Amino acid sequence: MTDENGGIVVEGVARSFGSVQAVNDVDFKAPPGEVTALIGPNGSGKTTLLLILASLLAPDKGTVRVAGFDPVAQPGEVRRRMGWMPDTLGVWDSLTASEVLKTMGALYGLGEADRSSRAEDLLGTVNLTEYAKQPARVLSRGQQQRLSLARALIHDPEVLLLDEPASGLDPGSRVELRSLLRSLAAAGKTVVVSSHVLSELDEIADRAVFVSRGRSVKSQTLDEAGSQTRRYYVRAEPMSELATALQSYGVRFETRGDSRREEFLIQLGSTAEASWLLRTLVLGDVVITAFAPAGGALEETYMSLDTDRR
Ligand SMILES: Nc1ncnc2c1ncn2[C@@H]1O[C@H](COP(=O)(O)OP(=O)(O)OP(=O)(O)O)[C@@H](O)[C@H]1O
Repeated sequence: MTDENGGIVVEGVARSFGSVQAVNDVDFKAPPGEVTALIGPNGSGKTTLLLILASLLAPDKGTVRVAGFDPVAQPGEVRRRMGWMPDTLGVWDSLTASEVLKTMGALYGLGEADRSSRAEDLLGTVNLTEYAKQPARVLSRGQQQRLSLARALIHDPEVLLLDEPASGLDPGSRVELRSLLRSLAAAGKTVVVSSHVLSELDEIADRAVFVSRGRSVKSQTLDEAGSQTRRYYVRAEPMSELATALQSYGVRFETRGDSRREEFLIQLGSTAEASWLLRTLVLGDVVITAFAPAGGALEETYMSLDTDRR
């Protein structure tokens, strides 16, 4: 799926604000046709990096290519091909939701008929048709997030940069966001999503780039994340029988929880190993009441990395 001229390529990028080194040394690739997650704790440099990709901030050093163009030297080429959803929607006070989209369409050079039909379609896509004539400023936080997403899509960009797109969305809207992003990737778009809500990224992303203190510390595909060692929690009735069984199979465990809801945490190398253990326990007459991964695949990687907040 990689395309020499498409997607995003970032090499050795750094940017500081006075004495704060917001982005220190970041390398990553986001190929077309895939959703790439940018993951890191608060203050790790995700927004700064997205602003650089969106041509809104110049890096102090390093090279960046967005859809084959350099955001510093060719910002116009980048902006034509890139849709940007910031972490909060800045709205023009007097415009309705529909006018926000049409105005943005006009700024991107769409003709009047095109921008009206595109605005109407996109309001439908993000379930805001009934709010088309409402001033954008009165929309709820989640509705504004959806309008912001529609605004990023108005010119049918080939690259999408989304900063915390799920923040403020209710569970139903999150599911819809997930399926929209998957369908954009399936249509060949390059999608980059920043977030620290890891559970939803497992379902959205094809690959992840982990950032810590302004550095890209790891990059992995979801397949790689899913096949690594993973923690599972197990509960049984009584727990003492589970303990005896695990000891007899040589499986080490940690006890978690309290006497009301005690569970064992175990580490297994693969889903095949997890299936084997579950089957063996059940066939051995241990009454298993819960057996599940302790966290998502990306969360496992995140927890294993030396990432810290600032
Ligand atoms: N304009 C600025 N002036 C000074 N410092 C800044 C500026 N923008 C960002 N920073 C600092 O750079 C670091 C990275 O910030 P950034 O917003 O990129 O992090 P983030 O990963 O997006 O965080 P979050 O997950 O909390 O949104 C932080 O320490 C922040 O305080």
